[in-house]
Amino acid sequence: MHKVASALTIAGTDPSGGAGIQADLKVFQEQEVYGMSVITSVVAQNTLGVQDVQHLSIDFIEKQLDAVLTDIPPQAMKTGMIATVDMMELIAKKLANTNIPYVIDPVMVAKSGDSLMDEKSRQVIRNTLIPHATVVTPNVPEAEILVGFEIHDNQDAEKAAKVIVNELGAKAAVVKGGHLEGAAVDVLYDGEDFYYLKADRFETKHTHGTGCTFSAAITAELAKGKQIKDAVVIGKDFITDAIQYPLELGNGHGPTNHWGYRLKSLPGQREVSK
Ligand SMILES: Nc1ncnc2c1ncn2[C@@H]1O[C@H](COP(=O)(O)OP(=O)(O)O)[C@@H](O)[C@H]1O
Ligand SMILES: Cc1ncc(COP(=O)(O)O)c(N)n1
Repeated sequence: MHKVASALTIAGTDPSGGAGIQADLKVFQEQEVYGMSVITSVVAQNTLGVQDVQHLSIDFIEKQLDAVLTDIPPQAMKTGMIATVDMMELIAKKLANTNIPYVIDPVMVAKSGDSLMDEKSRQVIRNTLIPHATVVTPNVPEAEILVGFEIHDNQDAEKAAKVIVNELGAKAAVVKGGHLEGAAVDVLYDGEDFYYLKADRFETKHTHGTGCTFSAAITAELAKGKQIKDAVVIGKDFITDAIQYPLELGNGHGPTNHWGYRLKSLPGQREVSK
């Protein structure tokens, strides 16, 4: 018998395959975790932008959640695009009955600038979902909305990660530096220590789905039983390789390369410092 850990993603779709549910499932597969998915919103989008969105009903999302949770309980889960307050409340209710690592990628806006979460939900996510999180992985604009102050450098990112943990109640937070200048530095705070995860910044327009890919890789590692810091370090390696070796697909911001991690040279190649 071949035993594998399983992971669940709850998110919106990307028919062009670079972000959302599709990206998450590819990453789970790459990281040798059995992937499952609950769809919250069906999104007509591609590398150029979002053309339209249809939200599924709360009742139907709940049926999907129950179908998975009562049959194949995952060892870890993540949420991505959760567009409305009702969806958040439903997921929070289900989470009250589970005790598995939970990664939140608080997706608010697509790379194209299109909104993926309504205004009210941007505030409500703080006290519905974040208190349940094992790791929250906001980019700079998302972290600014969560904490209510501007982030210009790594010191600000440290402050924001600390607020997300100490005040909003997550176990750990990684404030991603993709939107800042210079090297691609992400700041992890696990309630005790800060870690700087540093990678070269690559000149590329192929960054569609970077946040989804990073958080899915972290989720996969947590499902396999890794500690938070180790899971985030592997996630950073995974996303860095996925950005470094682009696939050159699409006419806009192309997808990252989910096989990139196979092309990497050595594990732990990226700089991690306290
Ligand atoms: N050009 C780049 N080169 C290398 N790493 C990058 C680049 N852009 C983003 N990253 C990394 O990709 C991950 C996702 O980052 P970010 O772009 O901040 O998030 P999001 O996709 O949610 O907007 C982070 O680990 C970040 O440091
Ligand atoms: C369904 C869905 N979820 C998330 C994103 C964000 O993608 P990115 O990681 O590029 O910010 C997206 N474009 N679509």
